[in-house]
Amino acid sequence: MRRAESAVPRMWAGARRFMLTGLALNGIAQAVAALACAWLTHRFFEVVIDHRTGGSAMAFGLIGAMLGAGALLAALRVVERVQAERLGQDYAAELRLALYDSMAEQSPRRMQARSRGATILRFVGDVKGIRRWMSLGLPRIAVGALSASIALCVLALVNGTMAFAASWGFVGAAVALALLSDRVDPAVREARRRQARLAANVNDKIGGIAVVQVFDQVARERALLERQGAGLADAMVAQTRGMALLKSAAEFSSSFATAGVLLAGAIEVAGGELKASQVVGAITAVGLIAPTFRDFGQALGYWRSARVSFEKIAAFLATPRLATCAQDDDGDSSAAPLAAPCGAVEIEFRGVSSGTALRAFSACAPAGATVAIVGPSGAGKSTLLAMAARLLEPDGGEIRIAGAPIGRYRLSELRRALGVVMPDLPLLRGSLERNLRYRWPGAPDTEVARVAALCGVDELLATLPDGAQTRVADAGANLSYGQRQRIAWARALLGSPSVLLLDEADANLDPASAHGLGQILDGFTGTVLMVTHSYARMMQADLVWYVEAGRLLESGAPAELMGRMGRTRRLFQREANEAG
Ligand SMILES: Nc1ncnc2c1ncn2[C@@H]1O[C@H](COP(=O)(O)OP(=O)(O)OP(=O)(O)O)[C@@H](O)[C@H]1O
Repeated sequence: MRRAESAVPRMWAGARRFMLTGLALNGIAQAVAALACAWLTHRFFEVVIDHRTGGSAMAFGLIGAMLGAGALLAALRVVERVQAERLGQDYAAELRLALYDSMAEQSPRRMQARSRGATILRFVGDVKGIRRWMSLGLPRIAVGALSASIALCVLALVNGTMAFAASWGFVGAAVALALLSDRVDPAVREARRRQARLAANVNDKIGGIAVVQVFDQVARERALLERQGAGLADAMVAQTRGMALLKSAAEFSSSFATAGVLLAGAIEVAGGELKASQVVGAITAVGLIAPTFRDFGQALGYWRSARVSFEKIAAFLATPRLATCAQDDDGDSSAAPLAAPCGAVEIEFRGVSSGTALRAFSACAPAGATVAIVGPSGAGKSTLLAMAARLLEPDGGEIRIAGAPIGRYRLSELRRALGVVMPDLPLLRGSLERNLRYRWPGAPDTEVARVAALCGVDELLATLPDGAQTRVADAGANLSYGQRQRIAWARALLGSPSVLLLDEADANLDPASAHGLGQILDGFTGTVLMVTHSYARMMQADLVWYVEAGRLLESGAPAELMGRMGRTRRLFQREANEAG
């Protein structure tokens, strides 16, 4: 049961509609200010040319008014920039949340299959590309088109020939941009592809620099980075060339608008149709509008880049997600609430399949039982646990908890009932206390102290100068493996979950800690599914499932399975002999 993927958030929704209206009003105001400038220039020339009495006072007044209109235009452009940035940032924030929501609902295995560098690129590079289009590209086009249209309309009222000449310049620019813009696409895509490769490589090396060092591959990896860097540089230059071409085409074509107005104006003045002052006014208006139009080229470049980002983000959001809320085919929306803390529930797998990792796996863990899942590497043991934790959806079959299909529980309710320790669940950055309380931030101090004492974390805290406030690095890298494991245990046990899912949970523990873990399991009243390679841990269980090639091949009490010459006994023969 998978939740339908969600689409890219709508651009013009909620507050952004008002922001765009604000920008449109700004565009109108800019056109009015530009026209005011033009009219004042025209009047100034009239006054100066006519040498009227009192003309100099009026000329100074007009100059003051021109400066005022110019300042207003400049102020409107500042406001436009701020409005536009707000618009872009608002959408970028929504995009990031949509990406996060999608990631949080995807199966971790699907996420692991992706390059982490490419995922970071979605969050950073693609969101930035779209924000740039929203805040620098689109508003420029909207405001520019609006103010240019209004200015041209007014110009047409003054003189049709000049307006016609100016329009040709702008139309020419639009046609040139439309013809050129398709040529930019391949360059943008290539640059993006190379960026993703480089990001994936760098991310891989950040996590695995020790591997590079240990196996003495520093020079080889450096050469690879150099090759990727050179490829990216070529691709970025090609992309910039395309963008610059768009910008120059817009500049070149729009300068024709000014030239056209000048030419048409000169003809009209010569024919006695217009005064020179009117032509000067028209030139001023076109001169004030032309820069906006010149920006169209750059804006179009932003759009081409954003379009690729939209495609990448849409593909990410289209990844199938795990269901987050309960629903089934009958429309029944929920099973009975899961057992209260410390309660025990039955967990049953009915013919569960997952690719080749699990094949029609059926077994039942009775409420309160501790089940040891054993078998050779790659048998499907971890896959089984991942399914019980709903980190993976089965391809077929059904998992039932407390008698109800797992899908009928709300995911949050199910996760509250589960305590999970798996190698894939590292500690997170932040304080040690944050990690301890991660599953229940508001847990009472007594509960935190209980699990800390139970898992030996209190001894660890006593040795750290900053105690619970000690900073934990990415994945707990500044702590020993055993220390991390103990904190992971305490994190899982906080709030006494009904079910414990443990994947090699005693890996990296010293003998004393491993013994402590045995005591924790003995005192735990809920149901436990634990993947283990430890003979002692297996012998502590109530029930053993022997899994091989995705199938349950043996099941029974540990003593019973070790008492006959089956697969479980063969797997643990040596340890059993050593244990006597
Ligand atoms: N993250 C993953 N993405 C895709 N396939 C995976 C992933 N993890 C495991 N598999 C595949 O699933 C199959 C079962 O792996 P699983 O991890 O469940 O085995 P396991 O019994 O837990 O092995 P081990 O004891 O070595 O941990 C393997 O063939 C493996 O290739």
